[in-house]
Amino acid sequence: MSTQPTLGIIGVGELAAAIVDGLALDPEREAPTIVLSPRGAATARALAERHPAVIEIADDNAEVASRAGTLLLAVRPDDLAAALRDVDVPAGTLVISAVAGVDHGRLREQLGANPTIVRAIPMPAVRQRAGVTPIHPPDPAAAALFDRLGGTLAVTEQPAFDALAAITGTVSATLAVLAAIADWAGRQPGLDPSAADAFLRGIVTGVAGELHTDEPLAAVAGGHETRGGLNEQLRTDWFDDANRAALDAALDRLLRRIRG
Ligand SMILES: NC(=O)C1=CN([C@@H]2O[C@H](COP(=O)(O)OP(=O)(O)OC[C@H]3O[C@@H](n4cnc5c(N)ncnc54)[C@H](OP(=O)(O)O)[C@@H]3O)[C@@H](O)[C@H]2O)C=CC1
Ligand SMILES: O=C(O)[C@@H]1CCC=N1
Repeated sequence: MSTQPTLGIIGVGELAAAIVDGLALDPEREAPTIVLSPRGAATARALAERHPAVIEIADDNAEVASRAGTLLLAVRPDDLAAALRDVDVPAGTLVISAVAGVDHGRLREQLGANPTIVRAIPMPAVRQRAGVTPIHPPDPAAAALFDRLGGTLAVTEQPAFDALAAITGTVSATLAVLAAIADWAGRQPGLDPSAADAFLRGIVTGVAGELHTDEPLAAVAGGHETRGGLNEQLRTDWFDDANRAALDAALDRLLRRIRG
């Protein structure tokens, strides 16, 4: 059995599963004991079957909190109050909240004066221990957990943390642009849609490898443009000032939602 603090998880869904897999499949470090809420029953059962040496499923959320040295909250925002009803978090517990858009004030109302509270934005790449996780405020124990899962970005100021949260809301729109390009190509005469789709995926996968550089993203983009060529034409024709302003405005609205 591990000597590390027990990790308790309330909210055993997509994100929690990625974190548990990332910790339990780490070939270099022993995983902590992980106590799961019984809710999200199918996911909890699947995790317990995959990682029987480290997972235990509690009878209720109160048991999770009472046994956890570190308590991860990963429910959807609207479920937080119900999830913490009848839950007493002991002094000395580190609570890490991945609940989007719920700030420290609201968390403190739910959790009382006892625990240390750190907000975090883990993304699914933690499953491969390849996701850098923003945390706020900086905390060494929370950083130690996320360092195992790909790294930590410790953020002192809440506005900066909120802006990072807004970035996490851009993933499906970014992928939807690719889907729209593939969809357009699939409607061109004589072109097999699946061949067009595979061709596009290959291009994007190749470009993704180039992101491991200190070069500004605008320079990486520029590196793919021949002066007067096709890429420059589409960027200036479609991603013009109006489109860019619409994106900025949508990001501003996302930030306002995050800030409540
Ligand atoms: N998925 C992601 O990539 C990211 C998610 N987040 C945030 O993490 C949180 C979880 O997201 P995600 O994993 O996608 O959501 P899911 O819907 O996959 O998981 C939420 C889980 O919470 C459980 N739950 C609901 N009510 C309770 C309760 N009263 N007690 C205990 N558990 C309960 C649900 O169980 P049941 O099925 O039984 O209702 C479900 O298993 C959200 O706040 C989200 O914004 C943040 C960053 C990234
Ligand atoms: O889309 C969402 O709301 C969640 C939060 C960040 C990533 N997924």
